[in-house]
Amino acid sequence: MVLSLSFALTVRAQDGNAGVESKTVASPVQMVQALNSAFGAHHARAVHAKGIILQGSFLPAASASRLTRATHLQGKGEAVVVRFSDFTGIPDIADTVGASRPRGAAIKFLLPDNQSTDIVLHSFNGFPVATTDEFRTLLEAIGSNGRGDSAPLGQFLNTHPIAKTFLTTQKPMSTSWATLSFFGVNAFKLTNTAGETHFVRYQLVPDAGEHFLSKAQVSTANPNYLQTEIKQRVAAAPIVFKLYAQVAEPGDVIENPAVAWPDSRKRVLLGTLTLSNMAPNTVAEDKALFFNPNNVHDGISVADPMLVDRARTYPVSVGERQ
Ligand code: HEM
Repeated sequence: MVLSLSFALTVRAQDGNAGVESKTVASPVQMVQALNSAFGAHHARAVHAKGIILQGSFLPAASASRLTRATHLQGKGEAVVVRFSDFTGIPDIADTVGASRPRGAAIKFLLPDNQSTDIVLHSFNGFPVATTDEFRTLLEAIGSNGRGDSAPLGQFLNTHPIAKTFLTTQKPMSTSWATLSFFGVNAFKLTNTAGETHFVRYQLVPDAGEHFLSKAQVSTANPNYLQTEIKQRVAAAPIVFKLYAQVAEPGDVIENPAVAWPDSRKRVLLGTLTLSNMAPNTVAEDKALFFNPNNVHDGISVADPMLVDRARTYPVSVGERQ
């Protein structure tokens, strides 16, 4: 199946906020500058620059309607575009270096009338910091470290143990983007047809299970092994993931992505994602493809203010790579 796609670059930064306000001091431009300070200005995605695009479909599960009336999570399903990525804004980062994790996965559900809705995840269950302003400070400290001044990063990590955990305890290198779980990290509020609401965080779990390379395998792996592997894998058989909503319980922190909710929280199956072929992966396609975690429709709204900041920052990066 080859889809002919035209990606509208419409910025929907205010969609789905439902009264959630951002008190962030840093502007979207300053956030992109901070990312550039950490990873260099490459006029690519300011982060998650190296990636690859696949196409497929999403089949909603009946259980999704218990949580949300969002149309893409009901009925017969939608075509999807998925971009897997490595961390950092370095477009040719080796898949084998530590900084290439967390890996990213971004899903665009293609809806009627040239509409879409997006989910953006990465492979760590949490974020290094609680707020966007703290993220800016961390990125600038990483930038200083790269220029030979390690003091700001040392000071930040000493006072932010969760950031230290994030930077030092990523999972091993997975054998594939298709053998890794991904986490949405920021909370959304879902509303069903009865008007009942739940706070959730998305999780994307591979049917193939999680599998990792040994240290010896990493030492001999090609710097682009993930790209080679995913092309071979999807040519042989569809790649399947399950999309879940992890449901918060009273008292769970909604506005702090640094704090993961316990694994004991209920997970509701939202549906099955099946990737059946590679997208064309032209330079033009990768430039135009724009995921916005705040691009949501009725039945889903933003609960964590970091999402408001993300939605305002991503378009700045999109502009810089055109
Ligand atoms: C304040 C917090 C954050 C900021 C400022 C930020 C910023 C950005 C920017 C500027 C981009 C590039 C967008 C583009 O050019 O298309 C991006 C992409 C991405 N971000 Fe974030 N981000 C934040 C939080 C997160 C979190 C919490 C996650 C994990 C769920 C995440 C996962 C990703 C992924 C996977 C991509 C790549 C999307 C793609 O493939 O196009 N980000 N981020």
